[in-house]
Amino acid sequence: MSTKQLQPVNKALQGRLAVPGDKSISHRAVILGSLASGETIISNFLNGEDCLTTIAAFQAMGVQIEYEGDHVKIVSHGFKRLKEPKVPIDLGNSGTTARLLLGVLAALPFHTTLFGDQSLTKRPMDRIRDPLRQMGASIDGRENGKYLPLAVRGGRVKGITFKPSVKSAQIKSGVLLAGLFAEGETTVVESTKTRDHTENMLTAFGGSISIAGNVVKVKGGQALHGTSIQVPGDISSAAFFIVAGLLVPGSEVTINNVGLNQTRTGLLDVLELMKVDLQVTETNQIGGESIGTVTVRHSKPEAVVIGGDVIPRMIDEIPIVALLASQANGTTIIKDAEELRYKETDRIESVVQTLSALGVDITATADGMIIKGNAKLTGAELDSYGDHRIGMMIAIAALISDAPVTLKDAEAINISYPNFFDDLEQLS
Ligand SMILES: O=C(O)C1=C[C@@H](OP(=O)(O)O)[C@@H](O)[C@H](O)C1
Ligand SMILES: C=C(OP(=O)(O)O)C(=O)O
Repeated sequence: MSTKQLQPVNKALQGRLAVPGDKSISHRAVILGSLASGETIISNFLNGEDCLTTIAAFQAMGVQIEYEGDHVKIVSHGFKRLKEPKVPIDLGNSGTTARLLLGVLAALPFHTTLFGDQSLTKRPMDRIRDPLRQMGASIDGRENGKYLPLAVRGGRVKGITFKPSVKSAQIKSGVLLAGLFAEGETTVVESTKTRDHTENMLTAFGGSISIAGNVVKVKGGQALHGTSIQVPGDISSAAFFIVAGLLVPGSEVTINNVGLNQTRTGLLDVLELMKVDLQVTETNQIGGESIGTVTVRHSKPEAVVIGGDVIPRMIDEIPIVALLASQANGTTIIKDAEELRYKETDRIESVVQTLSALGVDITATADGMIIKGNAKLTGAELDSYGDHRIGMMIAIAALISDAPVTLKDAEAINISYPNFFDDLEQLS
């Protein structure tokens, strides 16, 4: 495990940066490209560990996938020609791979065993197990298939109408993927709209989907065709440099080519409420995804209450927003975010422990946290706990702390942002 010594910065962050491709969109491009017949080319693919896990899963089912840097070429004979994997599939640390792949496997007439790392093995799979069982798939494992490792035998599935009790794009997407190959129609009715990348991308592959507000329907028996997908920059990765630019005195940071899909931009809405110096420009649309530029200048945030429907639109950004809140005027409350407890770590506990160790007055609640602003950050010896977003939050906190910070298990950051420290260096 690698340990990094992080020094406070003594000058402003300046410059423009294009962050790597969006993780959610990269996963979906590999999945749909593998289910489609013909050739799919993905550019600006995120070659972080989670997305490589998705590639390996489909290679294990006989799909030809080659990648170099951020360029991926998939040649597939389509869904019907996927083969039973000869060995168990390792899902590593990736919740998205687990839930979406389970949807695909539900409709495939063979047996698969799935397992993951220590963190993924603790994350709940019953949320996807239940609708897929209702569609007709056989899923079993520890605690009646609530946790990995899981054994799946898919095959003839039929369409259902499903109203998820958790606000999760992974569950919506898993059910829709099974629905594409089911008998009849599958409908997902969400209480709050979650990220809609699966829906947006499906049409590019020649699939058909109907979307009316929070109700999404797909017909079964669809045939998809290979295409080209250009992945926008990941706003969840950009979030770390956006906050860094706001926190380090004198800074001005611009992120180019970043995805601005409205189901993902809760962070930008919250930053406006915090009254920081932020400029967002939408430049174009590719494959139903809007793309643009975000510029921030160092400025003092105002404390806010963050909760309700904005939470799913910024769920992965909450750790870095908590750090920003520690420097705000006043006390910030984050609520309605119990889902944080089911991520790579319990992100309510890991954020609270980490920021407390740095000197922040922060308290965990059942569904969020209460963060006192104007904190003076001290040096500390900290651990990412194997959670990439906690690792990156620590690296940004170190920029403004009084003394050096030691980060243990820094390589966890490779899950979603292998070049994170190079990009940080470029700005500083
Ligand atoms: O669908 C996706 O790509 C994702 C959905 C979110 O998870 P949930 O669906 O569990 O909320 C998010 O936290 C994860 O990083 C990626
Ligand atoms: C929660 C995350 O990912 P996943 O659920 O795919 O592991 C994340 O990237 O913050």
